[in-house]
Amino acid sequence: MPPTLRDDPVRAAPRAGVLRSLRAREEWKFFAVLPRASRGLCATWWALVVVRGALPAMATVTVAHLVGAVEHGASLWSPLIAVGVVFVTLQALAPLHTEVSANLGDRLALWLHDRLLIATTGPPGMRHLESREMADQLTSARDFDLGIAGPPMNLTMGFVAGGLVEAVAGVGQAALLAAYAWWAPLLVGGAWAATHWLLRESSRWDRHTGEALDAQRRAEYTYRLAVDAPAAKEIRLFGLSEWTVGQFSAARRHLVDLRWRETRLRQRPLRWAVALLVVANGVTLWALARDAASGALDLGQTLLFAQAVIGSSALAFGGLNWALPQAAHSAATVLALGPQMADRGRIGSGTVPADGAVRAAIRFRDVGFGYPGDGGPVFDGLDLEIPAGASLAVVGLNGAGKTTLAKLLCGLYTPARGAVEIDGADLRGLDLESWRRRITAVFQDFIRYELPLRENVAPLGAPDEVIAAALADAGAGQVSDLDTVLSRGYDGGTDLSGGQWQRVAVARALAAVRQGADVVVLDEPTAQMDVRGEAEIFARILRATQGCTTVLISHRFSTVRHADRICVLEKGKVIELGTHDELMALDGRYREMFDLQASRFVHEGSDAVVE
Ligand SMILES: Nc1ncnc2c1ncn2[C@@H]1O[C@H](COP(=O)(O)OP(=O)(O)OP(=O)(O)O)[C@@H](O)[C@H]1O
Repeated sequence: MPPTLRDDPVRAAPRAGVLRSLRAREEWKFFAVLPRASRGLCATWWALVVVRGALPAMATVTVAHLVGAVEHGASLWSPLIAVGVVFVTLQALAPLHTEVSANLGDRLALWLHDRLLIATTGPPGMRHLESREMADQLTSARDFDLGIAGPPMNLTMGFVAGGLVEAVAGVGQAALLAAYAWWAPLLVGGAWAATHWLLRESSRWDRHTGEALDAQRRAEYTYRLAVDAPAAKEIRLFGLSEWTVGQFSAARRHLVDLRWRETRLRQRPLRWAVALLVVANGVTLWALARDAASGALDLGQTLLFAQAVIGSSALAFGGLNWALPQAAHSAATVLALGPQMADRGRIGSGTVPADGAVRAAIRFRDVGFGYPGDGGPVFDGLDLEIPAGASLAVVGLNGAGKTTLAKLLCGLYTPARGAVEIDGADLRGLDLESWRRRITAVFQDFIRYELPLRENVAPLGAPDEVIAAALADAGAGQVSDLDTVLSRGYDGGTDLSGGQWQRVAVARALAAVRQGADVVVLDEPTAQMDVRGEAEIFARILRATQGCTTVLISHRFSTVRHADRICVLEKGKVIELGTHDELMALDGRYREMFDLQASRFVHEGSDAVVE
């Protein structure tokens, strides 16, 4: 068998390199994902690109035939029918292509949204959502959706389609010129194609610089402040309406300015482009005129080639230069985000099932941990044991690391040093999913799901008896019926007070307990409740979580004192640990904080609260 190019490493290498760099291009990736959005629509879209691109050249040929038939006195029937068919098809396919493009753009946006949400919610950890770099990537990836820095995907697809049709049409028309002279398509087509390169700066706006992304995020943020109900109170109370509008306008204007500065046509390349086009078209049209005058070309041929010269202008610099890179960049960023976020949000997880835990104790053993950035360590050698089935209250000043401790226990971060151990086994070795079925929490910043009460209590579903019992345990049996959506934005929806919402969040944790969770983390579970409500709900929580290993984080010492043990966190370490009575007897930091709060309540006449 004779050797092929593939066998020749010297000649094959550059080709492989070209292919690799072609594949690395965002445009390539964009076209590669289109069929995944919709195979049928994608095939139709490409077919229309080719057919619509070929039609202008066919129109040129059919018109020239018609003129030739008139000139030579031949029958006009078939040339006329051909002209009619081509022109009608040309007109009819344009709106069809627009529809297909919009539809395909919508499907692609849906597909990209799915990938985006999988990328953000998929990783078991949460570091990927907290880093500045990832926030930039996310803003960049959401470009196709926001319409802040460019049109949405369903419009962009139309521009891309139009640009490709023009490119194919331009090539088709230039190709016709080959029948006149070999150099003509190269000269005319080349001159028009060169405008893409000469004027390339005008189409390139790197919208993904820190400056543009900041402006984009600020615009989106202030927009949300203006339109979302939760911010409405403060916006009005603090007289921030004008500030909000001003911030939004300034960010949008900044984006427009950035784009204008980057993409305005620059004089020198424009002059070069015009000069090149004048020379190329002038030379070709002059040659055509000369040959027509000498009789070397008849009228039909002259018309054919003159039209082809004009039609080649479809190759000119236009929408494709900005629309395709824009769409391609968004798609490529979304595609890249999956692995990047998976990497950042990775949590060391093993395969040992956590079923049956916790039997002996949870232990933080010499734990060192700090958040990304230059904030320094939150824990530096934290040692703490929580016996199974007991309750531990964690107290400390703001920023002492109480919530961080809860997050480590939930497996949302892994310690940089030491380990969180469950019955002596490193949490990293346990199967995280099964561990998270055993643990439940009420976070300080719990989520108010815009869902019916039923799903607010059991987002993944539970029998109604379980939900009703959990609501009753949390003292939230009366807040609304299970089918009512907890948002006024929906038909028949309602909203709850802060305290009622907190009871619903507690009910969510208690429903999980009823379904098998036996480690309960309560981070300020009563912060939004009145004093009476707090005492009452805490008694209920204790009852409902009997036998569970409970970590209670609270600044309210009236609540804290009922825990089996209390630990005081300071500067990332446990400085005191014991029962309420032991810590009071110790006369240390706990007693100081307790007395301070008690004196405040006594002073305010609410001494019953701290008994
Ligand atoms: N996501 C984060 N990224 C960076 N730093 C963080 C993050 N969350 C908390 N920190 C920092 O870690 C430290 C401990 O915070 P943590 O929320 O655990 O404190 P806390 O004791 O729960 O405070 P509070 O009583 O105010 O709720 C603080 O210095 C805080 O600024």
